Amino acid sequence: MATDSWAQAVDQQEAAADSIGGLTLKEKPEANGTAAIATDSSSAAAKSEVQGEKKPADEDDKDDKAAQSLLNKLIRSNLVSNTNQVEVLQKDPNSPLYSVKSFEELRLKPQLLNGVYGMGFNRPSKIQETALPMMLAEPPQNLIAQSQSGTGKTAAFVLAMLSHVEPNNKYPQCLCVSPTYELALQTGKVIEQMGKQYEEVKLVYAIRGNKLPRGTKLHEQIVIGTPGTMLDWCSKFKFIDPKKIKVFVLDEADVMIATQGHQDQSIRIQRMLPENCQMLLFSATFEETVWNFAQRIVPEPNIIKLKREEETLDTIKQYYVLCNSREEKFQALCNIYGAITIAQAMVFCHTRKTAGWLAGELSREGHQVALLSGEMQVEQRAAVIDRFRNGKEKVLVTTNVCARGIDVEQVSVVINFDLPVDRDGNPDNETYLHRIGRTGRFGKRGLAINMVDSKSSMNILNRIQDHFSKNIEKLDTDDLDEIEKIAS
Ligand SMILES: Nc1ncnc2c1ncn2[C@@H]1O[C@H](COP(=O)(O)OP(=O)(O)OP(=O)(O)O)[C@@H](O)[C@H]1O
Repeated sequence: MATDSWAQAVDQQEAAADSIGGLTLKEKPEANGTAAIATDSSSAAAKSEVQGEKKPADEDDKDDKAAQSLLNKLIRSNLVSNTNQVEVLQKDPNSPLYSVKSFEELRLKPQLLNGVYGMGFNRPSKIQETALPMMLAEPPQNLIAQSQSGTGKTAAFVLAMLSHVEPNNKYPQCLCVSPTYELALQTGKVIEQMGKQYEEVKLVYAIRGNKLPRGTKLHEQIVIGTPGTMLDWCSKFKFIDPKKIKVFVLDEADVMIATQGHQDQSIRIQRMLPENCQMLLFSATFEETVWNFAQRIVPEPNIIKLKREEETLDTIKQYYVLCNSREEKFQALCNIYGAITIAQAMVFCHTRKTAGWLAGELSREGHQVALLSGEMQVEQRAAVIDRFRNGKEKVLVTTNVCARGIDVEQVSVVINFDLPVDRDGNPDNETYLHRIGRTGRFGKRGLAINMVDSKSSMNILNRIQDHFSKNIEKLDTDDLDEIEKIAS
């Protein structure tokens, strides 16, 4: 089973939260604390290396300004004003946003129909139109569903949970498990927004740091959380009676059953649930062995699966920048910083150490950046992701802990400062797809820029390109005519 360094980072982050003092939350944690930027002396050494690589200032200025202005055009042309584009895509039968039905035809409860319209949704996306009838059928049916990143999977399973809850029963009836703390918070927010008109239905967060007194009996009907805490609430603390659970959702299901830690916890939760509990597994990617495993653990599932060539979104243009070292990658990132902050950007590093170094170097160059990685305390992480979501920070330097699910509408550029590889150094195609899927959300145009700094990373990129049969063009920030061509 594929387990990657991202998964280890997530498992460690699950463990890291024990150090959280007194975070007693019943509702969504409020954002507090400040964004952490690595300013330790160790990166001073890195700085001297960077200076050694620098070109003469006047040459830099010329390239920087020209590169930035052309890249500005490239990104602006990608930031098409979105409403009409979504409408166009929702009428295109080949688009993952296309649907023949309206929300009215999906037989949602009036409170939920109002919730959906309250969120500004006009029509269901393809995954919503296809999955909801299966999930709302009587008797409820199990589902393993794949749909491209940003196509509305979260809304699909949230509507299923809200539809199956019996509001008069004041105890947990739906469990939704997410692989990371940030994603659990984000999905909880979608449940709160979509269920706003459904006041009698309440939500509670089973996340590290939300320490409830022993003997607590939960009255909330929906529990959203991470697998370790959710398992504790079902078994060790018995805050939840698993026998009363009607719906069990695994979001980012492939990583939930492919990552040793998460797999053990998810399966142990599943084994405590009643036979007739509805199981819903969602992800943008399902590596073959994981797909087969999922079909073994979910009784008689309905299946919604993409062909390999459908997995990548045409709305996300993918490029690579050829560098010779980490310092040159840093310099290239500085050169295009102005352009990528027209909206917002996420920069992915392979390790927390590189992320800390890069965030420190960028901030030392006077660039405003936020840093989020697994070893930070959950309060800081909640504050960083909130500030980024509210546009207070334009660039988020992070690791794979933010590779999946994070939904920030204004992210127009994803930069792979390091390409995603598994622990054997092979391309991590699933993480690549999730990372670039942080842009191009629900029909928006997105830009993915991969930084290559050696023959081996060029080889990794070529294998990723071959895997998805999707061309990744060279973006030469020195060849201004070339950027002009892309921008036109
Ligand atoms: N029917 C709809 N109409 C308009 N916007 C929608 C609709 N459904 C979802 N969205 C919006 O699209 C964005 C992406 O949705 P969501 O996060 O559910 O996608 P996803 O498939 O879960 O993505 P990922 O694979 O990255 O987790 C969100 O901002 C959501 O509010």
